[in-house]
Amino acid sequence: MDLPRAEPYMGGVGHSGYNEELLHKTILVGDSGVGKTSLLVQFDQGKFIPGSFSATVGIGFTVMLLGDSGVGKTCFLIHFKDGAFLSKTFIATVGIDFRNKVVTVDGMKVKLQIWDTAGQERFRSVTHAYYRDAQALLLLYDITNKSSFDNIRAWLTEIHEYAQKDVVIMLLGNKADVSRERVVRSEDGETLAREYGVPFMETSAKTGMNVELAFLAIARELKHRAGRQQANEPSFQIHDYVESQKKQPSCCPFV
Ligand SMILES: Nc1nc2c(ncn2[C@@H]2O[C@H](COP(=O)(O)OP(=O)(O)OP(=O)(O)O)[C@@H](O)[C@H]2O)c(=O)[nH]1
Repeated sequence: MDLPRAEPYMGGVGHSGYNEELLHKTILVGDSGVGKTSLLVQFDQGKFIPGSFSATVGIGFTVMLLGDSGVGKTCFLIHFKDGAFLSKTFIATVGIDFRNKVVTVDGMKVKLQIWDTAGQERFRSVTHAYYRDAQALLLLYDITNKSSFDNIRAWLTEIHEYAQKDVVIMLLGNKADVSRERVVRSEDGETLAREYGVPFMETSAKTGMNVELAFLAIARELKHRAGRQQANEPSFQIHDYVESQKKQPSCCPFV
């Protein structure tokens, strides 16, 4: 059967309205390794990539964005992918969406396949099915929304239950550009991250602050892990890298 090519998917059930006749979603669910990603890539790009999606470039990893609905996961991904910010409307993600971006780490191309998950509770069972496929998780809260921060512990419990044991996790306090509405102190994010032993930084999908750094740090860490068996691979400490590279909100122009 010939299927029409997929249009770029920008979310579904929105606060601005949802037309059942125009928007149809199919969600792929199944165990790790059954071929969910290959099926989606086949539909999206019209080709099968043998081995794994990373076969097209030197090395590839899957990164998943997690956090409450509205914390800015989709905007974070769009800023990284296209350098743009979607400000006007909030269209909540339905199920899961994915985008690819190739970054260069120490002269080597690293392909990141980034899964943008729905933060809404009702999609939780769908997104759980994807946790095991992810090598890294970016866990976002909104510095202007206390409950999104309070829910981080629950997210970490879910991660513990469903994700790979050695998954790379990074905690991100997003919307750092709206400092006037801040209700979560930067120190509180740092303390929580330290408690769980994960790197932390505040970000803004609007100004782009630390967006690229978050993905680059993940790419570096995963590339380092993949090459650990090679004797000449230089050591890499993601915590030190993030601490040395991250920008603080106070030093950044607010728009
Ligand atoms: N000021 C500011 N607004 C942001 C930022 N990131 C996202 N937003 C706004 O926050 C709202 C929600 O953003 P989304 O990216 O759709 O949130 P999400 O986490 O993907 O939500 P779900 O898809 O429901 O899980 C939108 O109105 C965005 O414009 C940011 O860094 N700064």
